[in-house]
Amino acid sequence: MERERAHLAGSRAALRAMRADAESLDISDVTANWVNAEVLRAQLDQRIESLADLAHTPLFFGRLDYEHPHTEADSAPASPYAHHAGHSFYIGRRHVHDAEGDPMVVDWRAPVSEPFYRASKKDPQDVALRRRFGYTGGELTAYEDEHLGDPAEASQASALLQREIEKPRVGPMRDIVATIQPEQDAIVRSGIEGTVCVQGAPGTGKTAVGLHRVAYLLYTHRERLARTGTLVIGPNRSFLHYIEQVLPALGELQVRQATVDGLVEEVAGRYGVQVRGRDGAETARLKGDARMAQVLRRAVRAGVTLPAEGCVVVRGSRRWRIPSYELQELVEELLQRDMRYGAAREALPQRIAHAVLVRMEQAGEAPDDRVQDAVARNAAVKAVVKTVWPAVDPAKLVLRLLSDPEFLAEQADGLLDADEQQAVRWAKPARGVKSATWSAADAVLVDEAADLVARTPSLGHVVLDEAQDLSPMQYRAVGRRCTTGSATVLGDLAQGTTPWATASWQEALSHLGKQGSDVEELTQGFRVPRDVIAYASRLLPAIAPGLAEATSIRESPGDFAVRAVAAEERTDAVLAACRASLGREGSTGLIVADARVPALAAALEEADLPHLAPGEETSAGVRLTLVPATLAKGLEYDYVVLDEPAAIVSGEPDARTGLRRLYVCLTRAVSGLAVLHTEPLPEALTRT
Ligand SMILES: Nc1ncnc2c1ncn2[C@@H]1O[C@H](COP(=O)(O)OP(=O)(O)OP(=O)(O)O)[C@@H](O)[C@H]1O
Repeated sequence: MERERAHLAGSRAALRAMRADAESLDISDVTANWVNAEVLRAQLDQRIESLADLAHTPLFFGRLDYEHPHTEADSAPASPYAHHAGHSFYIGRRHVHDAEGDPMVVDWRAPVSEPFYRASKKDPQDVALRRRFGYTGGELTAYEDEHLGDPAEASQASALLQREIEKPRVGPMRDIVATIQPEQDAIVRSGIEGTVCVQGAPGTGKTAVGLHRVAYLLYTHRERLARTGTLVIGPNRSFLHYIEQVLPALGELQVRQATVDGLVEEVAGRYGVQVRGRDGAETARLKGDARMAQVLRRAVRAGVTLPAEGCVVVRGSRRWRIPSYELQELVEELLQRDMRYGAAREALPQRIAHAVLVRMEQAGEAPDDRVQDAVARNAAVKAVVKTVWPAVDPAKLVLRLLSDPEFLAEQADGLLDADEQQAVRWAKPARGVKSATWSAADAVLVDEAADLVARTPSLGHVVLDEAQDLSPMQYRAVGRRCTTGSATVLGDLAQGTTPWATASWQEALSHLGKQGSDVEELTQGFRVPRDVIAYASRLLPAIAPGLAEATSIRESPGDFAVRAVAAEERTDAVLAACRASLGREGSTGLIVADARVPALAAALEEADLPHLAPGEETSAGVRLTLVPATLAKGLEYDYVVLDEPAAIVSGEPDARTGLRRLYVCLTRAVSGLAVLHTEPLPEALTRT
């Protein structure tokens, strides 16, 4: 222990020296101008920030002793003469080296760290000793050894791991670098080229795995991703708030986080669209149907006409005439090519100019590229393009589609029947983009139309969390943001709470444009106590037949109670249950049907129980959060008080969605769950 503490002290000193080095760098000599200087300064500041020694995050959490010498960048044994090769490595959140450049701590993402997560007695991967460290308030207080090369040593579950998993939860989500499990690590470290889809029951670590995968990819492909960018997509703002500190804690400050709605509204907003309206469930489902992509594809091209007349270009004393049939051929050829509408519109004048140039050459002239450009900009050519291939504004196009029955009927012919067309159309036709009542699903249509006109830039990697809830059109919107990159798709079919939630991952992947990607399954649950997950799983046959029940690797069975209370006592019973939970360590979430939020917020206030909204940070003073059922997804609390399951179910447009919402709410608890009800419980829950 003395030696390990000395190594910790030494590593801290080395980190301080690295920071001091970075701070003292004088960049005035190497930067030619102030723009370069600013860029370099910002990078340096970021490096200095990333080198901070945070007292409460241990610098290393594990150690590997190899049988043979290794280097940091390689998991295979190195030649004994390799520079910086060693037998023993400390694994931590970031790399730290001493004055000679020898590693004091290696990054958990380095190849040499991998066996810390993966090696086993069966497959020791050249590891003789794996040591896990335990900390209490920043102090190194314990360690645990496994001698992987010693077949006589009995395998036993790690007490430190168990302690980490059962630790009370306060505040936002934490990283899990010290305790990533082998099946999780396999996903975290899978290659950047491929898209991975993960189906996992509640609490199996999908979100955690997705975030650690981003950190891993950034480490392994830093330059490429710095150019192309990475993005994490979550279901709503409170969820993003809840996870926003995980990546910075892992040293990654540059990852963008957004919701699908946020992404498409940003694009639609450029065309003047502001989302203010809401669609009914059936309308939203139809607008999210993949057939809408075909309708839009037709609609974008609907304005293209075949020229009836030829085009005459006058240059100097000469006139060049391209006959209408030749123009028609050019237009038809462009229509057949798989080109963006806008790109084709830019290509058309060049094609016409080319036809003119051919004629000039035939007449003995020797025109060059500049002449072609000039002809392409000629007023006669521009006039042809304007009429045969008119500019398309995505928002105006969607507006017309949703307002003009005849236009919609033409574009949707054979795709949507008359009833469907009527459901899709706005009840009141809109006059203009600014005054129209756009819904979130409409904004997705505008995003699709915008992409048909001009290609959406693609990122290097996109993590899509709670992916089961997206409509086919939303999958397409995400897919076009990673056409040249890859994706990590995370979700649980049983937690799909939109009327259009996906029924199969293969289908979702095909809408994303990533068909045939691997689908992995995580079944080991880290959050929900055994009794609670067993209770919630009673709903599975009704909400997702065929999905396996999650296990729970928590040893404590958890506090679990279901109590019927009389109507007049219900609010008091809820308040009492909250007080009881607040008497314990950690956070409490009071989850209620959305419609019950105002009443309970008032009751909490009257009872002097201060509370937060979901995603807001708990503090020592306020550990109670009032959670509307529709925002519970992805979040967790030590203790959950669940008010009136029947109201949560009936708050949704259909029974299956209601039961799925309930399943989400029942699986938020880490240490205890109290269910209080006045109305009868949904039948699916009372079946044993
Ligand atoms: N290997 C691990 N070690 C310690 N804690 C873990 C591990 N994996 C997951 N956890 C913890 O378990 C909890 C649930 O993880 P997470 O939220 O990622 O699950 P999820 O599968 O996304 O759940 P949901 O489906 O409910 O959204 C989190 O507190 C997470 O930190």
